[in-house]
Amino acid sequence: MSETIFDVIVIGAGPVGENVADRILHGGLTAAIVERELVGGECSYWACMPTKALLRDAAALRAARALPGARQAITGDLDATAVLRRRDGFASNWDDAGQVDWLEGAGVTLFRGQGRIGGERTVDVVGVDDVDDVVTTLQARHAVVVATGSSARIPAIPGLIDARPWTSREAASAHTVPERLAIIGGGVVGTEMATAYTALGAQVTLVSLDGILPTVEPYAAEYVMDSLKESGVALHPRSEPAEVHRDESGTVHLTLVDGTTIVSDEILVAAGRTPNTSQLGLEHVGLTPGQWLHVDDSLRVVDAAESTVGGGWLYAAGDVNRRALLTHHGKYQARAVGDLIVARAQGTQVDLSPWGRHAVTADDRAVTQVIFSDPEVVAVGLTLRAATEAGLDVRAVEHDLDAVAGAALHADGYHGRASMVVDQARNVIVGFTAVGPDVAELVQAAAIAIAGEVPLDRLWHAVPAYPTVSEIWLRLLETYGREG
Ligand SMILES: Cc1cc2nc3c(=O)[nH]c(=O)nc-3n(C[C@H](O)[C@H](O)[C@H](O)COP(=O)(O)OP(=O)(O)OC[C@H]3O[C@@H](n4cnc5c(N)ncnc54)[C@H](O)[C@@H]3O)c2cc1C
Ligand SMILES: NC(=O)c1ccc[n+]([C@@H]2O[C@H](COP(=O)([O-])OP(=O)(O)OC[C@H]3O[C@@H](n4cnc5c(N)ncnc54)[C@H](O)[C@@H]3O)[C@@H](O)[C@H]2O)c1
Repeated sequence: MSETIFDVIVIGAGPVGENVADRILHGGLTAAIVERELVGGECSYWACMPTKALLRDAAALRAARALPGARQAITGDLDATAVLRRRDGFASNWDDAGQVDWLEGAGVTLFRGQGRIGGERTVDVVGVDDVDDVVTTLQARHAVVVATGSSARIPAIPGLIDARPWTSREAASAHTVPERLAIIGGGVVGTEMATAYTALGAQVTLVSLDGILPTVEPYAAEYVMDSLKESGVALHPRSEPAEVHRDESGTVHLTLVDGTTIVSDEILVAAGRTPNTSQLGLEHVGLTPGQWLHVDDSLRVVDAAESTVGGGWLYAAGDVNRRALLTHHGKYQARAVGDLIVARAQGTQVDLSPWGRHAVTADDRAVTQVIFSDPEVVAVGLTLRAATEAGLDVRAVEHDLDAVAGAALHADGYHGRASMVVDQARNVIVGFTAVGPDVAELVQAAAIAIAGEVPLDRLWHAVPAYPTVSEIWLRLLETYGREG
């Protein structure tokens, strides 16, 4: 009979669960992981990787078109079939054998099935289709970590479910490009998929309650909105869907509250996420199934009264705790919580001080995100609005990227902008945003400046190389001004 008692049991083998288990093994403990679908999770097969693969060819083509010599060499249109085929490779053809090899090579024991908390330190592995079929019962000596991620939220719009909408999963894995695609939601998924499918040849209409990319600096969202319009996307940025209907011929009719009707071949719902907690046995630890898991600063699950659930053996990391729905932040949490569980098990020192080894301070102060729209958006830390709402005494400066030598060299007609938000009391940057072609790689300099809390006086000594787009850092410092 196979082993059923482990130091740590992880539920969910997405990027976060895999990394938790890896850290546990590194610390000399044993770990089992329970996965109900594919090892690698949403990110590998239906989110980050395949969607970025859908966007990459069009970005390369745009870059070539922005240079007269390279433009001459372009002899045809984007080959959508080739893009989809390359995407298939980045989704490993929806086969997780490679990731299973990695997991087993690392020494983690994999259980296939749905993980359900059965009681204290207990996880039942149940059938995916038949939750009453308990295949195995596992016991954890030290901790159970929930890393079950999230799924697309389907808003309660009359007729929507019956219209068989696409979620991000179908958009990421489609094998044909619909002629007409309607999108509900102007967040990151809606915006990236509008960019991708327009480039792949679809006529895209996007409907959003609160504009495009509502969480980034408003000027950056405007650049993206203008570009979407220019590339032919029909935008309804402050509109509410009233009802949806798919007729007998398969055509979808989306009616807005203002009476407008949008006709399409597919409809993509990109209206946020819902936690994968409805089948998790949360009722056995006094929590309500279907809810996001609240955690304390060591990622232990807490109830509404902020009391530790079950005495402290239950942790949650990644999307499911809603701290930052991004793979790299989930993996950051995984490293912290994996090492913390090892430290607690071995009685060594736990460091939860800000920026300490086991803390997840960057989730609060230095979230890094790249949005692969056209143009790209980099957002690190706080926007001006968020910093002000947090009570900080801040001043923000903005500067065009167009006139930066490296940007002008990069592409003819380069059009972009960047900004930084400075905490005046501490003289450090708390937020950085950039929008423009190929700005993605600016993200890490901003992450280092913000997480490192580098004083502005010292940032003047981080000399950007000429002629690169990074010279925007110098322009922003000059715009802010130098005291003394
Ligand atoms: C379209 C799209 C594009 C994205 N692009 C990016 C990007 O470019 N960069 C980025 O950083 N982030 C991106 N994200 C976000 C990213 O996908 C998530 O933040 C990340 O996948 C979260 O990882 P996770 O391990 O917490 O959850 P998931 O990746 O969702 O993995 C959770 C795993 O748990 C399993 N599971 C769930 N319940 C159970 C159960 N009861 N028992 C057993 N197994 C269970 C699931 O099957 C899944 O394999 C994107 C998201 C979407 C939707
Ligand atoms: N490049 C990346 O880093 C990347 C890419 C894709 C997704 N993600 C992550 O995935 C998460 C989910 O993305 P998302 O875009 O689904 O969610 P989101 O929360 O970012 O945006 C959802 C949008 O849909 C709108 N909306 C909600 N209900 C609506 C309705 N009934 N009608 C019209 N509009 C409606 C909301 O107002 C919001 O603007 C994000 O938190 C993001 O961090 C990251």
